[in-house]
Amino acid sequence: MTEAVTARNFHSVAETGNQSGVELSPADEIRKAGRLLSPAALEQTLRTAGFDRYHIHHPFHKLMNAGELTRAQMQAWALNRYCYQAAIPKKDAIILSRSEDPEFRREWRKRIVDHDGGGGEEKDGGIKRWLKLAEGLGLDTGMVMSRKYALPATRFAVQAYIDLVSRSSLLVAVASSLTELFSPVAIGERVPAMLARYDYITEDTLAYFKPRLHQAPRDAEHALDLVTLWADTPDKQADAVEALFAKCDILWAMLDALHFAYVNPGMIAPGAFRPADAE
Ligand SMILES: O=C(O)c1cc(C(=O)O)c2c(n1)C(=O)C(=O)c1cc(C(=O)O)[nH]c1-2
Repeated sequence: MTEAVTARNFHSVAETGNQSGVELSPADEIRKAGRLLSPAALEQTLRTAGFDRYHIHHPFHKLMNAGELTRAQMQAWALNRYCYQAAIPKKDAIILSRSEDPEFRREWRKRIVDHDGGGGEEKDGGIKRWLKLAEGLGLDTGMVMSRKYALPATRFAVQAYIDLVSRSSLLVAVASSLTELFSPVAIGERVPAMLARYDYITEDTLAYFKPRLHQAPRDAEHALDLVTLWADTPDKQADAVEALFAKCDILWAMLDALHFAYVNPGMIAPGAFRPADAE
């Protein structure tokens, strides 16, 4: 049993004598130590080190929550994020297809229903509700659904998520969904901030987020139980932490792309959404 590895306690260059000039990540620390963390310590590492890298800290989200984005910038966010939303049930179907366990599949398929709709409470599903959000921001839904006007980096990041769950172990595929541990925090900040700071945004426009507040904790708890059970060697534990980091990178890269294109320096890739297109 070892204590959780956090961004605050992993060894610095000076302490380790590492000549490369970079700190070891918590995943490298686990691999290097070669000692199995307890399930509780692994969970703590995932929660702490994952949250440190979560997109909640990205300047684009900070601007959004501060009420400092223009309507056009909000539109760009919704349009690009649609690509991620639309890919989620596809990546979950890939994960389903990789499991031999009916019990796992029964639990995991709820995620597909949440996004595609069709299940009792969630008749419409998250994708439709995301389109409602885009429409509420003044976008044409056909344009959003075409995905043609998303930034190149958005498409690459979304494809990276699909590739990750297709090519990795099932453990890594499941661990990559663990950013959902933190999404209720992001949503809990975002929704009241948007309602308070953007007068054209209504509760109806933000209907997407409400069911996520109970769906995400249900999904994250299931995934966390599996990851802590399946990661029964130090290498597998490190793989799980790296999977979560890779997913944080995907979310971060999408916001980097938005920031570069629509905030600073404002270089919009050829063919991508231009605010004037929406006027
Ligand atoms: O609003 C957010 O910040 C946010 C973040 C994430 C996430 O952390 O991946 C998801 C969602 N929302 C979300 O709505 C969602 O359905 C979702 C599914 C997944 C996933 O990886 O399976 N992440 C997220």
